[in-house]
Amino acid sequence: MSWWDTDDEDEPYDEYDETSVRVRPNPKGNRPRTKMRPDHDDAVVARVLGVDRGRYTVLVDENTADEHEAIAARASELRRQAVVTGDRVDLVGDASGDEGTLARIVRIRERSTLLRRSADDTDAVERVIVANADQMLIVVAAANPEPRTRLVDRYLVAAYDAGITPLLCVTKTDLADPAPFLANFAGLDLPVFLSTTGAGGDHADAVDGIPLDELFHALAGHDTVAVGHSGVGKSTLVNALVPDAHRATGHVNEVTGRGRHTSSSTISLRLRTPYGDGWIIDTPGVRSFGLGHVDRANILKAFTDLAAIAENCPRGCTHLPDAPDCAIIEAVDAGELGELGPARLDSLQRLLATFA
Ligand SMILES: Nc1nc2c(ncn2[C@@H]2O[C@H](COP(=O)(O)OP(=O)(O)OP(=O)(O)O)[C@@H](O)[C@H]2O)c(=O)[nH]1
Ligand SMILES: [Zn+2]
Repeated sequence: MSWWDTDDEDEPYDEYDETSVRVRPNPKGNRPRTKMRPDHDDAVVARVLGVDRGRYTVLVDENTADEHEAIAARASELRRQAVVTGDRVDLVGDASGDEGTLARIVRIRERSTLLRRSADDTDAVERVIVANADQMLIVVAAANPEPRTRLVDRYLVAAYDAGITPLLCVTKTDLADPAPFLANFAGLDLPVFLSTTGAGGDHADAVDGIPLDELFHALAGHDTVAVGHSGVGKSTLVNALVPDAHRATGHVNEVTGRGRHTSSSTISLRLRTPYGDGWIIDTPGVRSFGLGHVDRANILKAFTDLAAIAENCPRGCTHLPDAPDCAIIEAVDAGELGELGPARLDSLQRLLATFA
């Protein structure tokens, strides 16, 4: 089942740089060590910036005078284990980054978070998109394409499930008032940024309406994965945040005559802000975001106040509108959660129902 109500065809996974293998969220399992295996005590740590056809662009000696990029391959001892953008890995071999050199990734370091998706909601086989992101910037347009609550709900569920803090950026606010759409999220602790480049689109002189300072504040010191449907203006936004990113935008270049070429691979970009550095991990327009792997308990956990109340729910309570004796519903009805209580409960129920 596809969750899009548009006629987008389902794209096969191999169009993306995600590694299509089953990955269990078992960080300990990332470090196989047997007596047969060399210890690689000489390994250096690197950050995976991007993946392209089995070659990994990695950043070595991060934040030192020697910081440089290198190209690496995955060592056979990692077998089919997925190495993804954002991973911290141990490298051996020539990590100098000199022309023609190739280092070897021998270990994946323990991941703090893992953003995953499955082919569809009934498929438990999951694919890893990004490792170690602590924030998710959900980009949605106020219009063209029309914003969809269900779509944002699904991003939220994926973020909450992974333990990643979501932020929402609404673009193209010159085309429509985003308020009615945003009302759907009033019950969430979701920072919202409103952005417009005006009708001028992605021209460099049209960034006045992009709330760069607010975004810099929110993004400094974080590894933020940016997600959004193709055409929402995510590349325009990323290019404004990271001026040397050169993410391909949907704007046809009149000089070269080259047509629309959309960003096609997940890549980490270093963000420099007056408030400190950070990382933006830009993902290609992900069309399907199955939630077959999601654990409902993780969704409830994201609503700390409601999760505490749920301790008093009957065993196996779904917390959905028809749940008998649900402690959360009763607390909200009794006004215990204040004015925003009903909106909060509604958001929780909508997210739980997303993959019920
Ligand atoms: N009116 C208006 N148009 C915008 C705005 N931001 C971006 N656009 C236009 O929307 C189109 C899509 O922008 P992109 O930045 O390429 O969108 P994207 O989300 O990266 O899409 P893909 O490249 O397909 O992944 C371009 O023609 C932009 O010029 C905005 O704030 N207002
Ligand atoms: Zn309940």
